[in-house]
Amino acid sequence: MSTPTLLITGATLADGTTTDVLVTDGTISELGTGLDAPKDAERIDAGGLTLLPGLVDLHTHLREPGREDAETIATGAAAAAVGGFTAVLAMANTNPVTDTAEAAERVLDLGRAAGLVDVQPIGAVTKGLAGEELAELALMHRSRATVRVFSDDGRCVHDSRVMRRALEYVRAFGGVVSQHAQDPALAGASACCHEGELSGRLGLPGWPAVAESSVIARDAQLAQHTGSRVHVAHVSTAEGVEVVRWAKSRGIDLTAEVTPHHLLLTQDRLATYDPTFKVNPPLRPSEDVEAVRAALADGTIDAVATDHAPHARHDKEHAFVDAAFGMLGLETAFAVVHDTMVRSGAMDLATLVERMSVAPARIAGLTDHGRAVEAGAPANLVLVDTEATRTVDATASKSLSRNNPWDGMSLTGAVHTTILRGRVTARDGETA
Ligand SMILES: NC(=O)N[C@@H](CC(=O)O)C(=O)O
Ligand SMILES: [Zn+2]
Ligand SMILES: [Zn+2]
Repeated sequence: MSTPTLLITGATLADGTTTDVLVTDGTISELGTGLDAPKDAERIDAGGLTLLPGLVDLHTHLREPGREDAETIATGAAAAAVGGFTAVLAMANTNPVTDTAEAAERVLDLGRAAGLVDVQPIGAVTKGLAGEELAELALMHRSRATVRVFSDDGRCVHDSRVMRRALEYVRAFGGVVSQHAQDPALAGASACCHEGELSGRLGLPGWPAVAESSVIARDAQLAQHTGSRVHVAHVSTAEGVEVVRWAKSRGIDLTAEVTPHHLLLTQDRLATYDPTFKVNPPLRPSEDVEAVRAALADGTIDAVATDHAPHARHDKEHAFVDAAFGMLGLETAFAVVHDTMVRSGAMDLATLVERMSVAPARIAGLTDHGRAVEAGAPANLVLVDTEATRTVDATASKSLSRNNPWDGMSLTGAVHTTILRGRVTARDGETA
């Protein structure tokens, strides 16, 4: 598909400077003021808008194959484009699981067919996510999908021997294991919230913070022992942050992500037993929210990842203990992080770019994304309006699911236009 020349005029960059940007054949060809473009070029007046590298999500559940009633790759890609993303990593816990080269290539191809965002498959660590036998890690890497990130997300790789072998395997080709850090023995079968004073009051079975931090500690030591690389998915506790900080201080090759919901929502939302707020790891007390915010600001946590987890109504609309875990996140991530972290003064916009684009692209090895806005870089970009305040309307979502914890919330910072290799993929909440 040939892409027309695109001229973006009067855009402000994250550092506050203003420039025009000319995009030719999907690549940024020139920056400067008063740039010219051919008559038939597409033009975007970016006055008052900020131009950033497109967002990259390390952790998205797209549900295809297997649960196309909750999300398809096409609908999830649309939600991603509307949310300002140019690349998403699709989790492996589909049905069938992405545990072979063929399955990974299928996800890649469905993403290309949708054409709204680069969909990069994550491979399972173990066959069928069963936690026992390693999946075809090297074959998935050598496939057309070039899988570099492996995860049994939804489940913890709890067997230390399996985790050790996985780390040894992926080291050979510069891969990384993304761990859903949660000791299943401490997170009982019916546990559904944070264990503490509130879970007692609500009469809900919970699991403790140490179920997270103890696995992070073990994996940090296994990463050190194997000389390999581990990534911690959805860090949610102060204890978890403490272990990540310790591991980094020792020079261990460990990275970590936090979700928008763990940055903004607390366990107090559970007071009404609304299953929209049931998520794994669970919403935590405000002390934990403070800890993950501080860790994201100071770089202890490297990245924001949505853990966008769509669920069909018939899986979510149950008594709290029986409902599925997970909440939507792609379309609201930028606004939530901008509002919570940048508007509050905890970090600047350039740091947001680092956490939502540069670091996730680096962790996943996506060299076409997370690049500085400069000549020669692929034109994977997003224009945002940092002043716009919008009220989230769950019914307007591109996702097939409606488990949206942000519905009705007013947030400042809006995605205006998303651009994938020079082509506009979304504009003002609609795909283009
Ligand atoms: N986050 C969730 O609550 N649920 C995820 C699995 C996961 O990320 O652990 C899902 O697949 O629904
Ligand atoms: Zn998980
Ligand atoms: Zn997940």
